[in-house]
Amino acid sequence: MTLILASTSPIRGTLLANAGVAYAAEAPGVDEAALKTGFAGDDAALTVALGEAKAMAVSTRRPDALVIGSDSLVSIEGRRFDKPAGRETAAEHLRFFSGKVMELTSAAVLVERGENVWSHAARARLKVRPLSEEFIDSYLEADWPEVSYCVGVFRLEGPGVQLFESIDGDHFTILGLPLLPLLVALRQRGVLAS
Ligand SMILES: Nc1nc2c(ncn2[C@@H]2O[C@H](COP(=O)(O)OP(=O)(O)OP(=O)(O)O)[C@@H](O)[C@H]2O)c(=O)[nH]1
Repeated sequence: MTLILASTSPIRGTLLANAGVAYAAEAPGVDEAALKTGFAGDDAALTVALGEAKAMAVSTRRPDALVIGSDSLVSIEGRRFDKPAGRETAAEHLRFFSGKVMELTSAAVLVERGENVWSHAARARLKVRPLSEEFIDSYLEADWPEVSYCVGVFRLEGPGVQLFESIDGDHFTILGLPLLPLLVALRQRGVLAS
């Protein structure tokens, strides 16, 4: 069975490829805004719903395939953050994040022939250190626009690691895909060797 990743996220594809998982990527083409107003206070349910919507959109076009959908979001003190619209918005996000605990939730969903057959959401907590204006400027000078596609305005595998005092949670979940539970599901479905 063909495995499709319904995502435009570069890092999600890299994680699958590095894990040795054969897949094809396809943009989901889903209007996420309508869904993002729901699931107040339940980031796991929202990320699963968004991942499912992305996978469903591709599964409709590709009923022959097993489709992975995924989504990540950041919350701080109940306020949700999307990817920054521009560099100034990114700076505003970083000023707000400074000194606070960021909760990053990522979900993965498997859809087959238009049916959600598996889903998993995981949360990580990242303690952001106090960020000086000088740091915010130099950080964005170095890593913008690379972080423009990243919720939380960071690439943990890049300079983004400098934002944090401590991290509690799964590395892959933070990058955007709960990879280990997904690999279990793919083995259980015979897509990967056990
Ligand atoms: N490289 C990198 N990307 C991150 C990190 N943290 C979050 N992200 C990315 O932030 C993005 C969150 O936005 P989403 O809406 O879930 O996904 P997207 O990038 O819009 O892609 P779609 O799946 O097509 O919607 C994802 O691409 C995540 O991989 C990180 O530490 N490193």
